[in-house]
Parts: sequence; C-alpha cells; structure tokens
Amino acid sequence: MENFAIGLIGMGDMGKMYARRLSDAGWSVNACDREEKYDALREEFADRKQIKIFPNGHLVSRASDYILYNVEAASIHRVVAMYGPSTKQRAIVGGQTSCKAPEITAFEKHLPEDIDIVSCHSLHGPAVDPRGQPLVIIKHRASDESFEKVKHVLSCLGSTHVYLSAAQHDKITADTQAVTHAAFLSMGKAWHANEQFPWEIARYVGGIENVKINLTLRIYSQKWHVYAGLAILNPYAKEQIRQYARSVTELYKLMLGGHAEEFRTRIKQAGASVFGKQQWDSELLLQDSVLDRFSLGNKPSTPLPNNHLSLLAMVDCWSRLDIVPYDHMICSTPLFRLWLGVTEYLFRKPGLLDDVIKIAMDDDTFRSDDLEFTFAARGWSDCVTFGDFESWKDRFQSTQRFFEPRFPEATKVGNEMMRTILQNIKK
Ligand SMILES: NC(=O)C1=CN([C@@H]2O[C@H](COP(=O)(O)OP(=O)(O)OC[C@H]3O[C@@H](n4cnc5c(N)ncnc54)[C@H](OP(=O)(O)O)[C@@H]3O)[C@@H](O)[C@H]2O)C=CC1
Ligand SMILES: O=C(O)C(=O)Cc1ccc(O)cc1
Repeated sequence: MENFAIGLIGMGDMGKMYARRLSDAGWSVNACDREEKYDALREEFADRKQIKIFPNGHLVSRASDYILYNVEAASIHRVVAMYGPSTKQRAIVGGQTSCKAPEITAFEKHLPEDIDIVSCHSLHGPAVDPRGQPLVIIKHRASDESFEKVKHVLSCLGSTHVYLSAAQHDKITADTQAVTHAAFLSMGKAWHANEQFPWEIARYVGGIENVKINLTLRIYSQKWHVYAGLAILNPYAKEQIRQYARSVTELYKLMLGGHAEEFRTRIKQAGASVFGKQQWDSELLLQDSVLDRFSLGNKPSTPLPNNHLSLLAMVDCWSRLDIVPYDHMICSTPLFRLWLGVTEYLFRKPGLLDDVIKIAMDDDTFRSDDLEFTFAARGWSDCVTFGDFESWKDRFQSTQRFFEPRFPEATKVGNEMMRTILQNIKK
C-alpha cells in the first residue's frame, strides 16, 4: 500500500481525531472542512507534514485512495452529492455518520460505479481513547482487497473491529445509542422544567444518581446534531424511542392509579425477560463506594428515596421489544455500558427493587418530577417520530443553556467517573 492516501471530508471533532491518529501511524492524510475554514485548519495542522489541508472535498476526493466523510448525518446526502463524482477512479469511500441508512443511500446515488464502499463507525466520542472500543466496519460494495485495505488502515486506532451490514448496524445502535440517549435527554428536560440542578436536591445525590446526572450533563454538553441525527435518521430508532415513552407513560399511570399488583407484576416480568438468562458470575458492575466519589454536590445524611421511573421504564421497554441488551454489547458505547450497569444495579441488588416498587406506589412526593419526566419522554419521541430537526434542536439547546454554567466541572467529574468505572468493568 505504498503511496496510499487517506481523505477526510469534514474536520470537526471526529475528523480531527482520525487525522491525528492516522497521521501518527504514518499514513498520508488529505483533509478539508468547509472552504471558509481552510486557513484556520492549515494553521492548526501546520506542524504535521503528513496532513495536507485542501480548500474543498473535490480536491481531497481526487487525490485520495480511501475517503471518509466525517460530516453531520443530516448533511451527508448534500455533501456526497457535491464531492462524490470527483472521487478518484477505483478509490474506496466510507463515512463516519452514526446512522448508516442515509449514508449508504447517498453513496449508492452519487458515487461512480467503479468506487468501492466500505463504511465505518467508531462507537465512542472524539475525546475517548479508541483502543479497545468497538469500531464497526461495513463492507457494503467492495472487493475483498479493498476491505482488507480499510481494515489495515483503521487497525492503527487499536479498536475492536465489528463487521456488520448497514442494516444490522442501525438496528443495534438504535438501542445502544438512540434509546439510551432518549432516557438521559428526558431526565435533563425534566430537571430543567422543574428548574432543578439535581445535585442540589437530596433525592438525587449519591450512588447511581451520580451516574445519571453526570451522563445527562455529558450529553447536553455536546453538539445537538450528533444526537438528533442518530435518533431521527435511524429507521429503527422511532419505534424504540416510542416504546420507551410508552413504557414511561404506562408505568406512571399505574403509579398514579395505585395499581400496586399490576405494577409489581409488570416490573418483575420485565426484569425476568431482560436479566433472567444472565449468569451473574461477577460482582455488581457499580458499587456505591465508587459511585459516591463522583458527585457534583454533597451527599445528604438521609438521601430521599427514588422510584427510578427512568430505569424501570428502560427495562420495561427492552422487554416489550424483546431486546436483550447484552446481545448488543458488540456495538456498545461507553455510555450504554454505564446505563446497562445502572439498570443491572437496580435489578440485582437484593431488596432494592422491592423498595423501589414500594416507593413508586406509596410515596407521592415526586409525582410532579415524574410527570415532567413523562412529558419529556413523550416530547422527544414526538420529535423523532415527526423527523423534526428544528424542534429537536430547540428542545436540546434550551436545556443545554440551563446546564451550561456547570459543564466544566461536570465534564471533569464525568470523565473521571467514566474512566474509573469502565476500567473496573474491563477487569
Ligand atoms: N461526536 C461524536 O461523539 C461522534 C460523532 N460521530 C458522527 O461523525 C460525524 C461527525 O461528527 P463530529 O465530528 O462530532 O461533528 P462536527 O460538527 O464536529 O464535524 C462535522 C464537520 O463537517 C463539516 N462540514 C459540513 N459540510 C461540509 C462540507 N461541505 N465540506 C467539508 N466539511 C463540511 C462541518 O462544518 P459546519 O460545522 O460548519 O457545518 C463540521 O466542521 C457525524 O455524522 C456524527 O454523527 C460518530 C461517532 C462519534
Ligand atoms: O457514547 C455515546 O453514546 C456518545 O454519546 C458518544 C457517541 C456519539 C455518537 C456516536 O455515533 C458514537 C458515540
């Protein structure tokens, strides 16, 4: 593979991460972003001889042997339509977007027939060390030789390769990403609606509450389009997010109506279908003593009880959709692994689930919080169902502004928490 050059179109967070890692491994990289960022990018990468910045994607495409589109999912069609026809003859093309259906459609429509298509998706954010994280590689329309070349190029990331079709990828990530995010987005929206910084309230500080708070703030501190794109454009996500909202609503109604037996049976059945076949040969993934270290507030001497509606609904949703989340570990993001860890914690801890069910029925202190959470889950689901990017952006950014003053501290604590917990999981 002498003189093999890699092209990166879109030099945002992911494009830059790939450019740095591929050039560190010795590959020649041609890269561009929008034309107006040409000078700034040239300056930023001036000290890297292996990276050549171009003004636009035509110039990157004609000079490169493997071209990766790292642009917003919602723009992929427009950008591939623009630069696709300029692709060097017999080159290989792929994309990094989080949802593959629109990406593949754009490639099939706009790439000349002699171009091979091998796409990919790093299942982690740009600030996470890629080593050991899943990297999905999709051989969509390619010779074995092209496929081997892509695997060889991407092996320098040190990620674990997962080979799937585009449809398999979208089906699994609808669960590991889109629904997981819907739960955290709903928590954030509900806290915002009640004007609560959750770490300032006794109910929310300590143990698994810290995981919920830190991960929610982590999501809201990122760019809206990443989360909007992977939920709205994924053909499988609509149904899954709708079921999550339905599970939240139905459980909330059972709580309001005091239907204790129905509630208990439903939760226990859901727990059995999701966790029933698991062999618990290890310690609990998450331990209070570890989790308590990652608080944004001070732990009160007597934390108020929580009915964990968001977690009960998650397990109910998985169960209704016949999803066993452990089957999806191959496509798990760090966030998903922690979310699964939190649900596991609730369903495996002796007595805790029974306490939570009792609290859900008997304690109405937090009915208004849960009402806001229910509205929020329904609101996100409606946005996704209607494919409404503008409302999605507005909902996201208004809550982002609410939490913004706390992002620097939350990012620090959240990163530390993720590092510690994920290291423990690896052991
Ligand atoms: N962030 C994450 O955690 C992950 C993201 N992804 C996916 O990777 C892709 C990129 O994400 P990320 O890097 O975070 O997003 P960014 O917004 O940081 O990067 C996208 C870049 O593409 C640029 N762009 C838009 N149009 C063009 C064009 N015509 N020519 C060249 N560049 C263009 C954008 O410019 P402008 O901003 O001006 O539009 C922007 O700089 C997305 O599809 C995302 O879903 C995948 C894994 C993880
Ligand atoms: O871990 C997560 O789910 C994240 O939030 C980071 C992320 C966002 C988009 C992707 O396509 C992959 C990873």
